[in-house]
Amino acid sequence: MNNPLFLISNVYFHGQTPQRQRKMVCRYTTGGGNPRLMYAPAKQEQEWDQPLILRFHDFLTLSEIELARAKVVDPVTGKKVSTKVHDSPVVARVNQRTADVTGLDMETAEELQVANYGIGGQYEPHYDSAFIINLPYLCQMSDVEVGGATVFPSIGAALRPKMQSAVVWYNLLKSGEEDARTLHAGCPVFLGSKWVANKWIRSRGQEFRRKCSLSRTD
Ligand SMILES: O=C(O)CCC(=O)C(=O)O
Ligand SMILES: [Fe+2]
Repeated sequence: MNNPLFLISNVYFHGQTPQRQRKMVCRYTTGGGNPRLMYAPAKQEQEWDQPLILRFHDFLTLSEIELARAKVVDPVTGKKVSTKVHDSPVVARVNQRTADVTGLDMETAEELQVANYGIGGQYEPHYDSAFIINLPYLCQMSDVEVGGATVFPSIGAALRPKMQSAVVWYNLLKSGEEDARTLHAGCPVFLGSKWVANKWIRSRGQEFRRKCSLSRTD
């Protein structure tokens, strides 16, 4: 399972079958009437149904991406580093947009974290819920020519990097238990460079926004 070639051959090329793809829906959403989204609704695409995985298109503007990427280049060595970015108007805007499209509270969330993967760069299969965090947020900040998909080996989903889009899923069920279907990994980049910004949102603080239940599937 940890062998990247397994992920590539079994998941990357077979992520979404045409039958399954047909059932997925795209919509404009105002997040249930959020005033900030009334005139510019979010472009939401359903990538997977169970568990629900959503992609928001055009989530980041090109200038936001440029600024966030510039922040992770070490000014001394010129080398790219994975880093937390905070206290800037860009980050504040991205945080607000995250709150708007997810309907969740950002008070207890982790800071936005920007990462860059070069050729061969990958992330082994893992769960993010070890950190009691219930919603990883991947803002894709580049297109990758070949490779670099975020894959979910247990369910067979493969999400290809798409510039400016953000992908969202819950790691925890409404019961608070880990959702075993959300095991995920970043496939190796073969050609190009992959930039992502992650935001992990904690379940603490969402008590009135995502109510708990005993369901084993939600
Ligand atoms: O980059 C990816 O595709 C996955 C990254 C990830 O899962 C993480 O940083 O927790
Ligand atoms: Fe992760």
